[in-house]
Amino acid sequence: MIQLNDLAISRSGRPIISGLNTCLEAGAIHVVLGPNGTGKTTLLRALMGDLPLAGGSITQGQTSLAAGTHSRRVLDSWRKDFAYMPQDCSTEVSLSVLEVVVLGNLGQLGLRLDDELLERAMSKLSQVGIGHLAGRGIGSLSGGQRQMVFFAQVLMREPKVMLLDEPVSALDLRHQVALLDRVRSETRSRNLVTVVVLHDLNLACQYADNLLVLVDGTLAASGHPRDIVTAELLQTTYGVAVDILRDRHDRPVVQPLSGQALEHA
Ligand SMILES: Nc1ncnc2c1ncn2[C@@H]1O[C@H](COP(=O)(O)OP(=O)(O)OP(=O)(O)O)[C@@H](O)[C@H]1O
Repeated sequence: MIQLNDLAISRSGRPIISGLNTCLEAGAIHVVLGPNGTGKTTLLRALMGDLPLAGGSITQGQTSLAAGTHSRRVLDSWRKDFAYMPQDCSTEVSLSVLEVVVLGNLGQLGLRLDDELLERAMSKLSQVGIGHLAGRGIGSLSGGQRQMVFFAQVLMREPKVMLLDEPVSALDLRHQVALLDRVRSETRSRNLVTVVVLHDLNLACQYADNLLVLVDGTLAASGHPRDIVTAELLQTTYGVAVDILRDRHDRPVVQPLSGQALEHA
């Protein structure tokens, strides 16, 4: 479990996130939703210990991050448990796909690579359905293929906390479902704290155990999609009129009403 207490984060002296209080339970998928520029990536990077806190704290087990406490030793130990998949998976490095996945094990890599490590990396690629790409240069792949490679790298870390920033933005429907199904099974079977940023409201409603709706760096709503997703919430959040239907599990299905995007303030 990760506890956020009155979390505040600033960038270049400007407050981006403020007064954020929530609890991220293990074994559950927490989906962060919200308009562009509202602080979703900032939140993930702060969870990772990658940005200094302006106020409040983040607590995991016996360890807390707070403003001014980012010593190298605390951060190194904090990050051991985390795997982070960035929003932008573009890369210029001249590495093969297999090498990129092996790097997920960075921190435990010795001077020599052994067969067990390479087999594990191959198996992660196969689990994501891209074993056939292992020998290709990462730079030669399509955007969607690269996204799957970086997801395999996350699996390779075998983290306790999985942070995924728009992990399906470049994927077709089959691969979106396959990746998010895998996120769900890993989260359940390994009791991970999983935080996923998504823009697709229907995937968010389908996969979230807990939705965090972030607007201007504050929590506008949180809870199970079934309980919190209303036409009013989405209209206030996005300035778009929507209809809400229900799927067979009573989860919300969001239908935007075209021609009804409202002027943003
Ligand atoms: N290095 C930086 N310096 C100053 N401001 C920054 C910096 N990085 C991000 N910001 C600002 O912080 C705010 C939040 O950015 P963030 O990337 O967290 O948004 P987001 O919700 O992930 O957006 P998107 O949905 O577009 O990816 C934005 O207004 C952005 O311009």
